[in-house]
Amino acid sequence: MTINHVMVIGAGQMGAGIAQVFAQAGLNVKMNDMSQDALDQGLLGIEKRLGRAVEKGRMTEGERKAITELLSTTTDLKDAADCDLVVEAVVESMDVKVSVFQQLDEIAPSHAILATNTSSLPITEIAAATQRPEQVIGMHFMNPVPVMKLVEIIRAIQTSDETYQAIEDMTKKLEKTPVEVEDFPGFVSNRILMPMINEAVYTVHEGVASPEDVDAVMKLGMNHPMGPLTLADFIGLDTCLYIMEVLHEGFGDSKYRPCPLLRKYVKAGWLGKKSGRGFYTYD
Ligand SMILES: CC(=O)CC(=O)SCCNC(=O)CCNC(=O)[C@H](O)C(C)(C)COP(=O)(O)OP(=O)(O)OC[C@H]1O[C@@H](n2cnc3c(N)ncnc32)[C@H](O)[C@@H]1OP(=O)(O)O
Ligand SMILES: NC(=O)C1=CN([C@@H]2O[C@H](COP(=O)(O)OP(=O)(O)OC[C@H]3O[C@@H](n4cnc5c(N)ncnc54)[C@H](OP(=O)(O)O)[C@@H]3O)[C@@H](O)[C@H]2O)C=CC1
Repeated sequence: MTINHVMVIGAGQMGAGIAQVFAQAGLNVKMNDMSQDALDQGLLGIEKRLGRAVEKGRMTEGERKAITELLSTTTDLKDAADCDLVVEAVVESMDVKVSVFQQLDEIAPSHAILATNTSSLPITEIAAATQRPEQVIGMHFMNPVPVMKLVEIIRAIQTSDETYQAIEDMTKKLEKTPVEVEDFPGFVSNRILMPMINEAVYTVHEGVASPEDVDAVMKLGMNHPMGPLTLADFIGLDTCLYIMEVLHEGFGDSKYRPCPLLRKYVKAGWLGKKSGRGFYTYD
């Protein structure tokens, strides 16, 4: 199947990065969000990153201009009516995602693939909310999207081979590496990563070490590029908590219980880098 027109829903840190890599691969991309402000911020971030790429000599001014021309923004979901592929990257909530997919199912052309960038929720349940479950799939990008090479591809139990193949081909076109995984809570990436982050929060909660020292141990001792608490702030503490809740509920195993300190920070609105405060403070 030919994919030329793409819509990315949600212009947060993931959505804007996803829109950027599709445009860089030569596709027409509409970025959708309920908030014009989020769209403006998302577009500004893309323009800054492309500008830096030109400064560093990784891209010509002509290429930057061509990429920018492929990108547009809209607050109207009905603009998905001419899209071949929609990638949803809204908040990590089943209710919100199901509502978006049900609307898209009415709007998008019958051949269109509906993909979700969910980091943990069951793709099978999202697919079942539509009349085209065989064309629903998980396309899980990593943060920061323009830099990270992996896309985890998750089939719902209903996903057709044709849909899987189209998304695997598209991932390669984006110059990323696809890895196919089964539809289980947190897939592979967050089933392994998030309990480590949650355990790092417990070590702070129990007074074993400060956030700085926990991060120093994992950076200097294990060669992680970021310590787990810096990474948690980078991902978003709300997203980390949602994922832990999906693991806890999905497996019914107490080893996945979210740390009370993580809950407290999210309740305080300390969501990490995006809100200016998490385990660290940001300008
Ligand atoms: C939660 C989920 O569902 C799944 C997930 O995504 S989990 C999160 C997965 N991601 C990670 O684990 C990231 C871990 N951290 C890293 O790999 C690195 O710290 C990093 C790539 C983010 C930054 O690398 P660094 O070497 O420390 O910093 P820096 O030298 O400033 O950046 C390296 C490159 O990344 C780019 N970069 C850094 N942050 C960026 C961002 N937020 N967006 C886009 N590009 C970014 C920089 O522009 C730079 O590129 P150039 O050299 O080409 O200009
Ligand atoms: N953060 C990460 O590292 C990663 C996150 N993910 C997943 O990507 C998704 C998005 O995460 P992230 O980008 O971090 O989140 P953000 O909070 O940065 O962005 C989410 C965006 O979606 C918007 N939004 C919410 N509901 C709707 C809706 N119904 N229609 C259109 N837009 C909507 C939000 O608007 P508003 O702010 O106005 O509510 C916000 O702009 C989640 O499913 C997350 O699990 C996947 C990989 C990594």
